[in-house]
Amino acid sequence: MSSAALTIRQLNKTFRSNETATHVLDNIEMSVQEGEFISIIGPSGCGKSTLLKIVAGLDLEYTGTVLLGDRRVERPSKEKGFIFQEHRLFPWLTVERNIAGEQSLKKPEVRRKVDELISLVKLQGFERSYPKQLSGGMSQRVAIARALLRSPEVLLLDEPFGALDAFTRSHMQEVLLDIWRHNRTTMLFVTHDIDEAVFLANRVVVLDARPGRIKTIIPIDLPHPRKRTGSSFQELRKAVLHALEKLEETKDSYEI
Ligand SMILES: Nc1ncnc2c1ncn2[C@@H]1O[C@H](COP(=O)(O)OP(=O)(O)OP(=O)(O)O)[C@@H](O)[C@H]1O
Repeated sequence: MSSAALTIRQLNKTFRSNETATHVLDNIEMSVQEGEFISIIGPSGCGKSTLLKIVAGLDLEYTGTVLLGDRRVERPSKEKGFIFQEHRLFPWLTVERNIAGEQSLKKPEVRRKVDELISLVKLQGFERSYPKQLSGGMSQRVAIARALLRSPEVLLLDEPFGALDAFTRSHMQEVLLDIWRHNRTTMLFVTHDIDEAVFLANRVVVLDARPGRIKTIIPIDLPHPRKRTGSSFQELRKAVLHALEKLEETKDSYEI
């Protein structure tokens, strides 16, 4: 890890309508190194999705600085992959065509890259399947492969496994870590799940609510593969929980 992949300085965001102004993000300062895996956790409505959309270039109405490498984020671009909670695949396209997007599978380099990604997300044999023939976890793997085809510098994931059952979810976390180990793509991962946040990340960013500000950043210095039952894991889990419990109005939202 050397240079900053992402720099956020004095980021403030206020949603304005005719009568109201809602200050959602307050003076966010964060620097993410290349190849880091950052989990972002915080109470509902604290601004996690808003922060991700700003980094993605989907929302430009803010004050402050957001840099990808040394370039200002001014629009969505292929350097920033975005994965939503729902997979947003095209139902009329096969798995491989969903991944290829606007690129032609007739081009050998596209074919090779798509095949590599299908193998990386463990979907061999499903290249010609349609989204309706896939489970939720498989569909999310297609969405991740689609984002990775463009070799993004940073992958932004907004509760990507939130709609999956517990078993599939933990499998998807393993798949994502495999991808991260293989590609070393910088990851910004929004979740409500403390276990998931600790299991995946190098650092867990805990956001406070109304307005959203960084409450604390907890480094997760655990080697991979991680064991959720290990005492160090449990200690870090407690540290995140403790930070969340200190936040007003969140005491009932998280269980030990
Ligand atoms: N387009 C919008 N116009 C006005 N207010 C908005 C808009 N989008 C989001 N907000 C408000 O901004 C705040 C943060 O929303 P955001 O979706 O970023 O929170 P979140 O932390 O991702 O929430 P959750 O965990 O429930 O998904 C909320 O109070 C929300 O009502």
